[in-house]
Amino acid sequence: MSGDLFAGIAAGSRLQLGDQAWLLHGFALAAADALLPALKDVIQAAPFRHMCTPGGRAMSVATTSCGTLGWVSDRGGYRYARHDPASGRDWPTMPAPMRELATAAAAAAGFPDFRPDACLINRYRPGTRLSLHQDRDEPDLGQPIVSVSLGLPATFLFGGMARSDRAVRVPLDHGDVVVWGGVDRLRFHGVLPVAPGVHPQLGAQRINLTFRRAGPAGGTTA
Ligand SMILES: O=C(O)CCC(=O)C(=O)O
Ligand SMILES: [Fe+2]
Repeated sequence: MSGDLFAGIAAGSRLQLGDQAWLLHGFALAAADALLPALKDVIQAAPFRHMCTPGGRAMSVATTSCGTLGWVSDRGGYRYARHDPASGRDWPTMPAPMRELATAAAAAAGFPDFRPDACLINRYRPGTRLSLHQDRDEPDLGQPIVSVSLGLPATFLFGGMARSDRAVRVPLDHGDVVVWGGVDRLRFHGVLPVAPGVHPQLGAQRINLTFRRAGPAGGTTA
């Protein structure tokens, strides 16, 4: 694949990004009325913060989590933790509208058994980017990643199994969902700097939700 993918695809359409990777255009729009208030409650209970990379630098993406496990980064590395290090308390429960959206999107992309126990919430202000990386901190790589875009648009980079592989540019709008799993689970991916703008519902930011199965394979917690 080469160049920019066609941006004008209709809501409800889907674009195959790999053998087991899909862009589900507008898939989250129908759930947005339930999703946004639920997300607001989560962010109130566990506010965004700029975590420190293992190298000691503050991340430009602000993060928080909900679910049984939350993603954390500090001098000790990247991992999932049961407690929010900022408060010492459990992460907020994953609200049903969020969990249901994630399982429905996974099923639509060919992963009917997805049971997310963690949702990493990223906030991108204009200018913020996320460099190419693999999501590989999850023990059960048989479960997909479900990524929901809200707010300002962005360009998602979807690469190959090696960092140096060519990445396709995928334009993402409010309500778009990307799902990757199976043979595509370890594809490198990232986000180009978010362009300045103001989204009618979310203001000058892009919020991305990535739903993951972060506990051990075959576990039952949700
Ligand atoms: O913001 C996105 O679209 C991707 C986020 C991501 O890759 C991550 O949080 O690991
Ligand atoms: Fe990622």
